[in-house]
Amino acid sequence: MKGAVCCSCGAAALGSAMPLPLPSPSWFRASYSQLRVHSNHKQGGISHSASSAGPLSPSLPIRTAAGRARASAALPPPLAGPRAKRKRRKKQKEEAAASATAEGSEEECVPSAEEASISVGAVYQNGDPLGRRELGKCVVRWISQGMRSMASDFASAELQGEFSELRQRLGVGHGASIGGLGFVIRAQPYLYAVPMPKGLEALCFKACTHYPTLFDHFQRELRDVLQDLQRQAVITDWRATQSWMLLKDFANSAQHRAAVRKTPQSKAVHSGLGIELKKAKVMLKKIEDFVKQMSDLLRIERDAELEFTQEELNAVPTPESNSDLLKPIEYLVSHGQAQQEQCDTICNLNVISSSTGLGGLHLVLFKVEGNNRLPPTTLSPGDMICVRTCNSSGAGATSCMQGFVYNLGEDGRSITVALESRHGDPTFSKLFGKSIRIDRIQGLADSLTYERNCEALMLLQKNGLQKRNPSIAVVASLFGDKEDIMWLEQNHLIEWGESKLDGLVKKEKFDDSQLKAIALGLNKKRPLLIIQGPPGTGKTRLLKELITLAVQQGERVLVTAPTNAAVDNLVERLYDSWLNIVRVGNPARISSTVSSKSLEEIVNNRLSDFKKEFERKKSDLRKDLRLCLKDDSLAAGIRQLLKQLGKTLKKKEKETIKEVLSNAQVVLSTNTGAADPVIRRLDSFDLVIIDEAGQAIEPSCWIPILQGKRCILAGDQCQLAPVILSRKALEGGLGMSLLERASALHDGWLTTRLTIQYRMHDAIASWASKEMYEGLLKSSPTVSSHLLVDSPFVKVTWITQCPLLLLDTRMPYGSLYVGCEEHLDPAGTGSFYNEGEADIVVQHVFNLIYSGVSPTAIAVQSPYIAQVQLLRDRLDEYPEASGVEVATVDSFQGREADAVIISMVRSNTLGAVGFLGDSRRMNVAVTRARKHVAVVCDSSTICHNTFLARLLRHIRRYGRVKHAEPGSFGGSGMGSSPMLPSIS
Ligand SMILES: Nc1ncnc2c1ncn2[C@@H]1O[C@H](COP(=O)(O)OP(=O)(O)OP(=O)(O)O)[C@@H](O)[C@H]1O
Repeated sequence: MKGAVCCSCGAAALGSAMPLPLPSPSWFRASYSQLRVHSNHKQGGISHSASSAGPLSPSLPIRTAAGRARASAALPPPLAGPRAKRKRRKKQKEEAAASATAEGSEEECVPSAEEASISVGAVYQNGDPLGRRELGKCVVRWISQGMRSMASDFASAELQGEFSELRQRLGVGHGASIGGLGFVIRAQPYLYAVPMPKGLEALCFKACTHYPTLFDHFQRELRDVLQDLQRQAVITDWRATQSWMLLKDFANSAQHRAAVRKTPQSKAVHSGLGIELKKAKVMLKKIEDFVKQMSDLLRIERDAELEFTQEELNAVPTPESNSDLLKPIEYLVSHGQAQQEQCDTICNLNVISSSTGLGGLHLVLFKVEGNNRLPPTTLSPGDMICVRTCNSSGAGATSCMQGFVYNLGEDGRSITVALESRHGDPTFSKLFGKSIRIDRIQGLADSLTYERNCEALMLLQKNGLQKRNPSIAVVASLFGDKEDIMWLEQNHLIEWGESKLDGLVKKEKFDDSQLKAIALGLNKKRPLLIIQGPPGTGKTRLLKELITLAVQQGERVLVTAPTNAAVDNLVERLYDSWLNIVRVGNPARISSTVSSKSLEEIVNNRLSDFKKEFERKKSDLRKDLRLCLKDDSLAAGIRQLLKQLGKTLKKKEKETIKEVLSNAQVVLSTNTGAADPVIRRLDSFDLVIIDEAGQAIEPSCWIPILQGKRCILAGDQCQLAPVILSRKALEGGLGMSLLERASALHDGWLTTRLTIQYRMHDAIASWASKEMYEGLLKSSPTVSSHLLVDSPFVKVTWITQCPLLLLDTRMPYGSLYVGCEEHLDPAGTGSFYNEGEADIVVQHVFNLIYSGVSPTAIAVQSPYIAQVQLLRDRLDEYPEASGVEVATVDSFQGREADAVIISMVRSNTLGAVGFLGDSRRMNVAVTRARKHVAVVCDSSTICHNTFLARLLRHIRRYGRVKHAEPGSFGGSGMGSSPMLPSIS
């Protein structure tokens, strides 16, 4: 056993193969409801005398008189006699010292140079608890404190006669079956309540998901807490307490052993499909190998994310400690302190209120101290942020609580944030009465996604070939060989053929390849279909038809995609259909155009009368409460009623959510969103459809797949790939999507291809066809020669007749126009921007608008987020340009526009093009355009990449080239006096 000391039950000596993922907010929710808010937590957060430092004192929070009586009835008489007194005094001294150390340690645990240099990736995790050697003393102390607090709460629950809850607190039941996950989830709020040692946040994040480590600490702390109670004569024999016995039972349970096992154990092979046992064993082995490989890669990727997050947290500047006097609050908040502008940091916030949004989102309203306004900030809804307590100048920040911006108040003084923690949790309670800072962190490691991916893999391994798994045939198709799937067909267990479409589809609306895909997709006995389609070949349009027809044939459909933008795109397409659709997901990340289909809005509308009545009753009761404060028993009764009222609302909300989702014919969410318990709790779906599947890592696809009987994956492996941070994980295969892997299986048996594109002028499509699709992408005659000028109200100019345009920031004789150099984003995001290019883009937008092109038909894209931000700011200055969409290439995948302008940004003497050189990204960027693409770039830099050089050559050959100087078409005055370029 490594590092940590094993306690008497010996359970922690067992090992674990897999670190456990962080908990989801929803699972937190479940655990939070188990947590007890002690009376001393009401303000200013959890008391560390009860939580992190000292043992439970005799004034243990026993809330009810009955509970107190029960507890005292079990108490032995206090220790008597001089020896006993001496012993007690000695113990008290020790406790005081320990308490002081622990309290002081919050601030004082300074990592040694050696500790500070521990790399997250180097921390090897197996079934042994991680100890000082791996984590260093500060992180170990941090875990001990968190587990001490949990153990105290655990023991306290027993004393209060709430033993039935102890089982849940240990994670026995839900979640426990998948490797102690329940326990890890329940431990998180306690851990996060303790400030993480500065500079070691990534290590803390890593350690706090490792079940053997947490369990080991927990049992030692519980033993100490119980022994203290025994010393204080609150209990007679700590070993005989129900808490300790339950812990021992738990440590001996199969689920604990499974969670701390060093290598995955081969399970008994069941062949739910009736396949020969020998064959099923081979399949199971493949699944196990796959799960092992993917889990390792996910862990490597997670480590890379954590290290990146750590770097970002370290990079967020904090004011010098002696600068407090120079920077009073008013200065910090109202004068846009440089670091606030640069780093998207807002300091000096106070918690005003908290509420629970639908689906358990924990919304917290922060307001700037005093009468100040928020500083200028680029924070916007949906941005991931880190919330920390700090002093008035923003220094001394504590451990990071993850969340995202929900909205910015219209008063300019407030910001609402959705946190993974909620009121009543030790973590959350820490925020009250403190000065808070919020930092936007680009690469904040998304624990929820990691956890859900890991969980999906575990479920795949555990249930994949079990009869009760609705998707067993999908699993067999993907892990069996061709012989297996043919055997399944011969035995009429599955069918690979097409369904008859007679009378179902208007055949003139679709081409042959599309009709074939629809016919295959409607075959209820076909477990899996991959629809591969290059840009504009009608995948999304076809999916709309497929979803409608599947519902028509009585199927319930779960539709997912890797990104919120892609899901919303599908919701938009289904918006006007007769289908009963519900979009599940984080409201702050759902586009406002489709929010009326979101679960939150649907449920809120249904409950509006109920909520009005609820508010009325609540305010009446509050009034009554104020009137009878002196009458304790009456006040207690009213409080009880208030509590009951709150419970009724929660229950009603739960019931309504269930009803809405059970009645929905189509449920839509992101891949990871499909792990939300509100979806999980539903009966399995008949069909799962994953759009943009080429952009998703395979583990994330297993989240929805395991919830349906059959599955359709649609996408294009030549468009955007999953984003992977770690080179090692990428090389290991995490970047290969399921779509790509499955397309190559069984000689392409699972796949059907779409071949005709209906979006682009042929000059645009032919580049993509040649570069990406081996010349196989054909253009429909209906679009092959369409131009901007063919649209109503568009004037005849050379631009509106030009499908491809290069706006080059290099002069004809080779030098760069002034102001067209690239710049690194000073906010430390690693992104680039180019002001000269931004000017040229704005000019070109106006050229198009004054040519009669509608702003809503224009999309501006850049691969760089800093440039997108700059372009948005520039275009926001012109009301005429409102409606022009400005987006990163990644977020525009799946969309289209008549005219597309791409700002390439990079301009340097080294010829560095960064991820512009990613052919898949450039394929997406160019193929969003229907009639016109303008590429704004420094040709000299871009041409260093051969792929991009061929793109420029193609434009020169089939389009036009202009040397574009920033401001040459009228600059800021263009709104009033457009200089339309003449036809040349
Ligand atoms: N059979 C068809 N006849 C006419 N228009 C079609 C047909 N199929 C698709 N389209 C049109 O082609 C355009 C592209 O379709 P869609 O967006 O569904 O393609 P996609 O394959 O999803 O593209 P991408 O992969 O680039 O997101 C849409 O405007 C759509 O209406």
